[in-house]
Amino acid sequence: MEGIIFKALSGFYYVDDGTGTLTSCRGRGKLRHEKVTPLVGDRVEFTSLDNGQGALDAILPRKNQFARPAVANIDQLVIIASQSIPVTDPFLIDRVIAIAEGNGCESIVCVNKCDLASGEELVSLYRNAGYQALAVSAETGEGIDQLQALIAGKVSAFTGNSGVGKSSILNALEPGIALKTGEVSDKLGRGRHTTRHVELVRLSCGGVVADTPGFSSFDVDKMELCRKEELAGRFREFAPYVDQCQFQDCAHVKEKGCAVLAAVKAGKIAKSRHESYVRLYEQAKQIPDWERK
Ligand SMILES: Nc1nc2c(ncn2[C@@H]2O[C@H](COP(=O)(O)OP(=O)(O)OP(=O)(O)O)[C@@H](O)[C@H]2O)c(=O)[nH]1
Ligand SMILES: [Zn+2]
Repeated sequence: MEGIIFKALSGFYYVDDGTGTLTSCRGRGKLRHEKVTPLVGDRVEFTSLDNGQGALDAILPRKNQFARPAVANIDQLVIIASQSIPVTDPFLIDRVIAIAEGNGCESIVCVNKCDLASGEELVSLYRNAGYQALAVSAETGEGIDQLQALIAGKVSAFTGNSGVGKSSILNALEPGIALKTGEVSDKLGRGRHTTRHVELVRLSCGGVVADTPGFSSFDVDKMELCRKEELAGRFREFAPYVDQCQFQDCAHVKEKGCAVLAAVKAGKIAKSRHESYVRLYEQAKQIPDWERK
């Protein structure tokens, strides 16, 4: 049978076969031999045993893999932002998007607190850049059904700067969910596992979210980006222009004859997106190639 590992605890892997039933499985010796560590999110082949438990036979190829938290096969990052207490720096959004692009992950920009400040400007900025974006309010419930539709049938991880309302949104999506994870983290002992432990939670709207105890955000802060030459490829809306620059090795920062800069000037690429690109480019320049994996 095929399924997805929803959680891992003390050597047991809890596999969901798509019906919501979890089978607790042990990895077969073969897996240990091959030195593959099953991850939460892994698509696996398993066999049901007579005792109601199961055995993990194989791990299917991963589409992506993250280190903190250790999780595989995330379909999309839901980036929560806010235009009021706090106002999210667009650079933070753009950095997460660039990380997602490098990991075969979609990005959804979700501007919360639209009851306090309109999210429409950010929403259209990111839609124009080629991403799904929406404005919601965890407080009034506005837009929450739209968000539900976007996460249905997918495995999502939520991220966003502190105070934007990640827990509030998850609670609006699934009332009582914070309680559930609270129980789990209590059992594990708070503190000890808080950064490590991750599990998938199936929501009644049909979506699955990667959850860490207490809803700490999906931690992308320390994630590495890429070589500076690869960065432009992680800005989707740059694609029509990057090959049109006067010089083949154009960095698209301030070069003469740069088609990306021309597109920024013409209003085809948002100024803030290009500014983020330049900031990330400067950071990428600092890291020598031999330091990368
Ligand atoms: N007016 C308004 N307030 C909101 C909304 N969503 C969340 N808040 C408030 O914003 C504050 C922060 O919300 P949280 O859900 O704790 O934010 P978080 O992103 O999980 O915060 P961290 O745990 O620090 O990462 C709380 O006081 C919420 O009540 C909203 O849509 N509108
Ligand atoms: Zn250029």
